[in-house]
Amino acid sequence: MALATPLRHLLSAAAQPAAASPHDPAAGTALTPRAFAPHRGGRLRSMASVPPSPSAPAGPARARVGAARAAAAGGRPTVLVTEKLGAAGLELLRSFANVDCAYELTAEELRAKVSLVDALVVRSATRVTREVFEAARGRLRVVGRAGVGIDNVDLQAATEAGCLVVNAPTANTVAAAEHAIALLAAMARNVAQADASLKAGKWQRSKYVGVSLVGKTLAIMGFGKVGSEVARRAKGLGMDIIAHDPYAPIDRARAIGVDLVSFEEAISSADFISLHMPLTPSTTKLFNDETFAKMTKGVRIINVARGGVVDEEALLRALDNGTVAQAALDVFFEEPPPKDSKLVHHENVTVTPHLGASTTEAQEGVALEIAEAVIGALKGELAATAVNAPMVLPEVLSELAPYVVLAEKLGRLAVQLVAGGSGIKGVKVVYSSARDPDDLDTMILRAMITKGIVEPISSAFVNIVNADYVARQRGLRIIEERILLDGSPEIPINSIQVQLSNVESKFAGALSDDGDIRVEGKVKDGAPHLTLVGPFSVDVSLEGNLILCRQVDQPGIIGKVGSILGKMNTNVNFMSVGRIAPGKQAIMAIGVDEEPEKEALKLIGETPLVQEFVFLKL
Ligand SMILES: NC(=O)C1=CN([C@@H]2O[C@H](COP(=O)(O)OP(=O)(O)OC[C@H]3O[C@@H](n4cnc5c(N)ncnc54)[C@H](O)[C@@H]3O)[C@@H](O)[C@H]2O)C=CC1
Ligand SMILES: O=C(O)C(=O)COP(=O)(O)O
Repeated sequence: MALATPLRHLLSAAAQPAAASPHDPAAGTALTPRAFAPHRGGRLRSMASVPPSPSAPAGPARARVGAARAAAAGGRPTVLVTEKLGAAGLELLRSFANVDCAYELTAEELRAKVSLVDALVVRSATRVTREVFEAARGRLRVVGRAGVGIDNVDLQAATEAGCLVVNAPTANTVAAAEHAIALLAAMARNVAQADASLKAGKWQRSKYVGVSLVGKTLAIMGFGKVGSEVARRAKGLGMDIIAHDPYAPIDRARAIGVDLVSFEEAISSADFISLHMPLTPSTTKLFNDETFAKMTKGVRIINVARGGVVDEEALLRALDNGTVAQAALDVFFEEPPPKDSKLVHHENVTVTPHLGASTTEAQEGVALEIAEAVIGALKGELAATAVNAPMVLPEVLSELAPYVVLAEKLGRLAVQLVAGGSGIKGVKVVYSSARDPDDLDTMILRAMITKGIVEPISSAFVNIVNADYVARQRGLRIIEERILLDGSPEIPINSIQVQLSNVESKFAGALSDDGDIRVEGKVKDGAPHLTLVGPFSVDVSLEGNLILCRQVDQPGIIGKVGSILGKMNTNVNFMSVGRIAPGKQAIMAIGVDEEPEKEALKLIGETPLVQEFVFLKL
């Protein structure tokens, strides 16, 4: 989806908590149910954008990252493609970026190249490890996996590096399902073995008597996209289908006429077992001595998922002792498997070299799907297929866009009010809104506040992919609260307040009665405004930079400060005074386009009756 420029720009700076791979619900911690949500109505998109924050502060690491990203943003980006990709996809990539196709790179060669590129496109053979992300030195913004399985990409390292990972989850589904059916039939009828025998000059009709499929029970382990397509096809062959998938919706199974059963029931009652789950920590070697022992004697197994879900030595033992009559394997723990692999050479095993996705049609589709996703991500658009960023509906995002800017600015302001040395741990964000809390997803706002707080005080690059991770690393605890207002729910948010607790402030005027640093803002006419500092109400547009002065409310003081700035050639774009009561404490919030000369700030500080002042960069 092409976004209007301003929104794209916001997205560039956006920060959002990372989600774990949707492929491992059991892995738990960071996973959001939204990551699994099927695309309903309007397409669910994940928030993902990567270009540089316009307000990134300086620092050695940041300078390096910023320079690399800025260099990339200035000209055409560079995309490294390390495995063969369909021609149309390559062409699309070339229309947008410089494309370097370099196949069969060693790990060392990949590390050397990756710091020179903005995006990397791989299939299953390239291992995108933590070392690869480290070697990228902040330039790599997106990894595109031209296929489904992302077990070859270190998602945690990608997230930590703020690098978006996108995949192409749909274009090879049918190809993989067809390959599973091809292996199922070939195995049952000994096609590969008989073919080899005939070509070796033999005519062994009685040796290669097969088994029929009709009426047999097929257990599908992993009832996702491929699993359900296999089920549909196997039904057409007259097989009874059961499936095991702890996370699959019952309705989807019912619609295809498949019973979802427990793992034990599936493996103990099937004649054929076809594996279609992802490789994750919880599925690694799920099929092992113990589970083979529970299977019906003479079961036949097909694996078009990942070699790692099977303990290959245990499978070999099960084949040798007859528990497993036959296996058909497209995938292996190590690819390619060792030349002398006993499994590959076993007479009851049919093998193919990871060909599940390898049809002309699937490869063209996958290449186009990934090229579109990578280009979109490089442009800072939303990515529908991000695997390490959460999903946000585009319409939700466009509605919240001005609040996204406000949230980051409030975070930046609040952190700059903290006196040096005091560590921020507790952040409270209070949203006032007339909208039902269930209709207001503040995840992106929370992430932007994190970005605003973290970036000015660190060399971390924070974006939507790594904001949550960065906050956790720093022990930053962000609590969100809602104040439900009466009024029109049309406006999503009335105000956002950011409170930093247990810190000292360099500007006492920003402290609330509870001793927290407190700033609040609103969106007015689409622009972010600061509306509260500590106990003082102000109204200043949040653009450029800001000077806050605290004084005793008195005639003439505004003119004095204004004339100092005027004399020093500093353009004042906005000014607002907030006071508790006439003649009492007041603060002046002055918006200035550029950073005033040191001398001007010194003179403001020396102005009689100015009790304190602070200069803040927005
Ligand atoms: N051999 C090849 O060339 C290809 C292999 N694949 C592999 O096939 C597998 C499935 O791909 P898709 O169907 O597209 O993915 P998918 O994400 O649509 O489906 C995977 C399903 O596995 C389920 N699952 C997760 N943990 C499970 C567990 N412990 N037990 C049972 N089910 C579990 C998930 O809930 C999900 O429904 C992946 O491993 C993928 O990498 C996919 C395409 C081509
Ligand atoms: O999409 C998948 O998960 C696959 O296994 C396909 O792998 P490939 O892109 O053919 O190396």
